[in-house]
Amino acid sequence: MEQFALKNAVETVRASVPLVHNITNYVTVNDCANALLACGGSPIMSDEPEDVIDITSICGALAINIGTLNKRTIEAMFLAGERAAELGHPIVLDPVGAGASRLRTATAAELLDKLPIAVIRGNMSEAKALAGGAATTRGVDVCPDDAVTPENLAESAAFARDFAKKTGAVVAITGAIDIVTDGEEAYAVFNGSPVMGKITGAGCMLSCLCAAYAAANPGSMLDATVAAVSSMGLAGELAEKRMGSRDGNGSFRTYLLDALYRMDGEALEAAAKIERIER
Ligand SMILES: Nc1ncnc2c1ncn2[C@@H]1O[C@H](COP(=O)(O)OP(=O)(O)OP(=O)(O)O)[C@@H](O)[C@H]1O
Ligand SMILES: Cc1ncsc1CCO
Repeated sequence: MEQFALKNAVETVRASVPLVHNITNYVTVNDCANALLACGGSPIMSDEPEDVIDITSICGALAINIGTLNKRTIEAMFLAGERAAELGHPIVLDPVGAGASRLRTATAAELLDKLPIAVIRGNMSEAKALAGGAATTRGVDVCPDDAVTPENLAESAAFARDFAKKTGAVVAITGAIDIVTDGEEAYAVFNGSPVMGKITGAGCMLSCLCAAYAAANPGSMLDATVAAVSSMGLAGELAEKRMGSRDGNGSFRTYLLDALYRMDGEALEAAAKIERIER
């Protein structure tokens, strides 16, 4: 990853203000909208089948999040996805809770099969469930046994590369260590804060950021995704540093948004902890 690409990616989002269509869950929808505004994008939420084709047509990217899927929103996901594909808009899939239920796993798999998904952003349990491995997802959170650690990083990256190759998507598997790969190149991103796991929606917000970065930086989905992932990680670090002795996850959530809003490309280049993972 060229260092200049990070600053450029951050600034391109602010300069182009990509409109992102979100079909997402009702738990973190407001955080997602605010995260998109904070990074310089513009959100629109729409999940009514009769509405989504028009809405996605005026956007630059589509973010599909299956966190609280239902039959109506599943129909909307496919309708919007087909239209986004016709228009060449990048589609980001957040397979929230894949592996936790049959409907989630099957829906995420069908979305991957039928739509040209550009970026898959999820935790390792969700990725394993989708790749056809053991379904160990603990609800919407990663199963501790699946977490990426320094010890299993090489093995985890090999899995992520295979998954990316199989799907044709850039895969971002997040957690304490994030892995981003297009099936060839793979990077580990070490930015982040454990407090991010103590709020709901850090992953959902990151998936929206991936969509904004992909829309604004269409030349390389890999670079765009690495930039989105590292900026979210750095925002988490800055938010944690700002926490006072009486602050908890409520303040952290606000500080995280503030840090995304204040994200500076040069500061990101200086603080990003990105390592190329050799085969
Ligand atoms: N223990 C941790 N240390 C550092 N960063 C973390 C940690 N856990 C999560 N993160 C960061 O939080 C963000 C979201 O990743 P995570 O894997 O928690 O998503 P998720 O499980 O899909 O979240 P959610 O379902 O709550 O939206 C990423 O930027 C990741 O780097
Ligand atoms: C808690 C929760 N349940 C369904 S979606 C969601 C938001 C985080 O993934």
